[in-house]
Amino acid sequence: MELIRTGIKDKKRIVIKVGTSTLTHSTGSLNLRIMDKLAMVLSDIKKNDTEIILVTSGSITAGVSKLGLNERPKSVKERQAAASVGQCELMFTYDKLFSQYGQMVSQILLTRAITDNDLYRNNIINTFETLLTYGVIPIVNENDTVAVDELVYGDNDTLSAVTAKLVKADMLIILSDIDGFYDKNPQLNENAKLVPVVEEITLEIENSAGDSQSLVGTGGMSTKISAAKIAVNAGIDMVICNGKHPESLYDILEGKQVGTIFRGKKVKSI
Ligand SMILES: Nc1ncnc2c1ncn2[C@@H]1O[C@H](COP(=O)(O)OP(=O)(O)O)[C@@H](O)[C@H]1O
Ligand SMILES: N[C@@H](CCC(=O)OP(=O)(O)O)C(=O)O
Repeated sequence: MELIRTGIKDKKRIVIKVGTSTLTHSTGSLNLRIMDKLAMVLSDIKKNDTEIILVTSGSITAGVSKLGLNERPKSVKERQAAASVGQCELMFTYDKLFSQYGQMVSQILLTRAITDNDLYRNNIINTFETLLTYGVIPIVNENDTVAVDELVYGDNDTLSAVTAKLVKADMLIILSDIDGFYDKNPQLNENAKLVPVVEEITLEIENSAGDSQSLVGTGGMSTKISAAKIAVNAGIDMVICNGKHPESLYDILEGKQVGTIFRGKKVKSI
């Protein structure tokens, strides 16, 4: 993989985003089998001289399940309360699973207010760099408990692209409940075809990206295309693939065709 960060040749740096529909059963409980496999694969890739940052969704759904609520909260305060409980459950589970593979993790909760502010943004970048130097896998989510209105990203696809840009990642990989981007929503159109490579994000592509069909997904494909625009404009390749098979991350890093790749624009190094 060609490093695009300026300066001396560093390790490869990958941001991986995993959505709620991948991390949870239809019951809302965390899918421990997938999380364990993800922890193993990411820990193993990390040991092969690659820096990893994980952006995770799932806190709201995990909180709803743990609180025994019978539906996703409608009010902001109830959603924030569920996120607060669920984030704790999510990080406890990640910490336990990654520890099995000798991998330390940390938590970084972001809001748009933080990443839009120069001072806070630089502070966050320094924290990421320090954690990566320590050999930690930072685990990022939106700070749903406090992020409201204009402070909120609202979807982790966008947050993961902003994170990849902040840390000058070489690649952003989005793990979802679908094999990639299709020319139309495959869950609504049986003749939809997977698009393996996107060299340019056209209006036609944006119009083909529809909403989520799952009860827990937030952004659908439209937020993934928005994320792809942020990533490719920063010179970062972005891949969308199915999170059911975390081991496909090995194939992606070996340059094999998996899911859909959105090619990063060549960014002139300064
Ligand atoms: N053109 C498209 N190609 C693939 N999936 C699409 C498309 N348009 C809409 N979708 C929907 O987007 C969903 C993935 O987004 P989402 O449900 O938010 O998952 P996640 O929780 O991983 O973010 C797919 O399951 C599919 O139903
Ligand atoms: N911050 C929210 C994630 C919102 C979100 O983007 O979810 P998803 O569409 O499943 O990636 C949570 O942890 O539930």
